[in-house]
Amino acid sequence: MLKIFNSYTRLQEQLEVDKKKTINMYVCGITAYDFCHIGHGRTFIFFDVVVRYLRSLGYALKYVRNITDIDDKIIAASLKNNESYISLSNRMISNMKDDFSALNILPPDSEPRVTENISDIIKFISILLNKKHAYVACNGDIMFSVSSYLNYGALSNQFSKILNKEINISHYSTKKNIADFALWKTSKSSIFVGWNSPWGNGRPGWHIECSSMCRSAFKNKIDIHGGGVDLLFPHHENELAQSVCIDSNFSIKHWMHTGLVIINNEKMSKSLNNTLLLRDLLTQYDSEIIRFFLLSTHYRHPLYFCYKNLSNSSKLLKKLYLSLRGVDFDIKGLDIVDNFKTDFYKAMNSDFNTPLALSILLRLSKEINKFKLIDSNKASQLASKLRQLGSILGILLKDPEYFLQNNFNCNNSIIGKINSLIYERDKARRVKDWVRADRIRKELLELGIVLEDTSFNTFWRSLQ
Ligand SMILES: Nc1ncnc2c1ncn2[C@@H]1O[C@H](COP(=O)(O)OP(=O)(O)OP(=O)(O)O)[C@@H](O)[C@H]1O
Ligand SMILES: [Zn+2]
Repeated sequence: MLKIFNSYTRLQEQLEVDKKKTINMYVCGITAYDFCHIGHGRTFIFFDVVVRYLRSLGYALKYVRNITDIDDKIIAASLKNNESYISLSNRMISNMKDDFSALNILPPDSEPRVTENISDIIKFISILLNKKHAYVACNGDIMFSVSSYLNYGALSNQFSKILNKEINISHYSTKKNIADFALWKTSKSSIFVGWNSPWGNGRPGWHIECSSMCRSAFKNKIDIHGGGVDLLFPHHENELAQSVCIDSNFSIKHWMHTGLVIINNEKMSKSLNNTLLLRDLLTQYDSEIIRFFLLSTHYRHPLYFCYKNLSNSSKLLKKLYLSLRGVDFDIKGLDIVDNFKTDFYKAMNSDFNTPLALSILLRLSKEINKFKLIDSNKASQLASKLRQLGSILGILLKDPEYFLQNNFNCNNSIIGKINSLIYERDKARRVKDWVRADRIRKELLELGIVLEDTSFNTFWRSLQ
């Protein structure tokens, strides 16, 4: 039985599902004003694994991941670029899609954008005003009143911290309580023209967007709501407050939050300008190496970015691919009895313990190597299993030969040289010229290339 840590109750709880096994999952997506970084990679690769795993268990999962395509930061960046906010956000959304597809992140079933949901958002704000959960501030903005919702602070566990804070004088013009937040921001200058609303021209606040898009997608049945832990407060706290105040039957079964990617002791983030971009990393490392690295820390822990761990992931993934090399994936057999699959599922059922799941794959690869020497059929069957389990994590999807050769950093002319030396060595071996064959092997070794002879072919791989 799958157990998931619920950030609301702070307990590991069994995933509750209906008879039809449907699961609705909403994850907060990017604010599109810059390129995606490794922090995004971590959060969205993790939720991609949640999607793959739940589907592998037979659940009918619907995945919605929104996009914030209008926001203060988008406006500021577009003004700086001398570009319209629409053009900037479209460009960044398209870049995100390229990066995510290069990382083999499955596209969500739906990807709503704020600008396509303005009328729903206006309806929601009107309901909150009618129910007296919101008020018009002196500057014309519509504010949510946190003191109108008794359970405010329960998700992020900050009741007293927030509500007892003295209100700062600078906030008197807009807020009754320090924690009150904007639902609708009226246009204060002519630079940006927003949307018409009963409260004048303006645009929505960040938190109301997700209440609205989540509800449009799933009404009242949200099984999993996710995002990075930086969103727990205030974004998710505020989103929950709004949604419950709009409809008292609203609830979210499981809140899931990923730990942050940290660099130089700070959250990696666009606004802190300390990002390592996914697209840059993808020029240096295979997408599966990046996935392996990001999944080798449990999703709730912080992940300290470090090249040493990335290259260690590269070595471990190569080990997995080496065990897949030279086996026959067409050999079908009964699902052989072994503990690997059971152990893998046990690890994943324990709040998605991907580091443990990866270690089980490494154990399985050792077993394959052992059987390659004594029972090639069994080795092939185990290799198919390794591939199948790997695919749940979105790895081991490539042809082993392609992976191992492409992760040797060299250009086409060197690969041409390697192949022609192997050809020459084969010729020498056929005429039993062992001295020449050995000399060529040594020459290749000096180039950092290791040869592996099997009964039907010679394979090569990099020494690193
Ligand atoms: N360093 C990080 N580690 C893990 N997840 C992250 C990290 N940064 C952002 N995320 C997650 O990615 C999603 C989109 O985040 P967003 O576009 O706001 O990025 P950001 O870099 O935090 O931007 P900003 O600095 O403008 O807040 C959210 O679910 C967020 O929690
Ligand atoms: Zn959100």
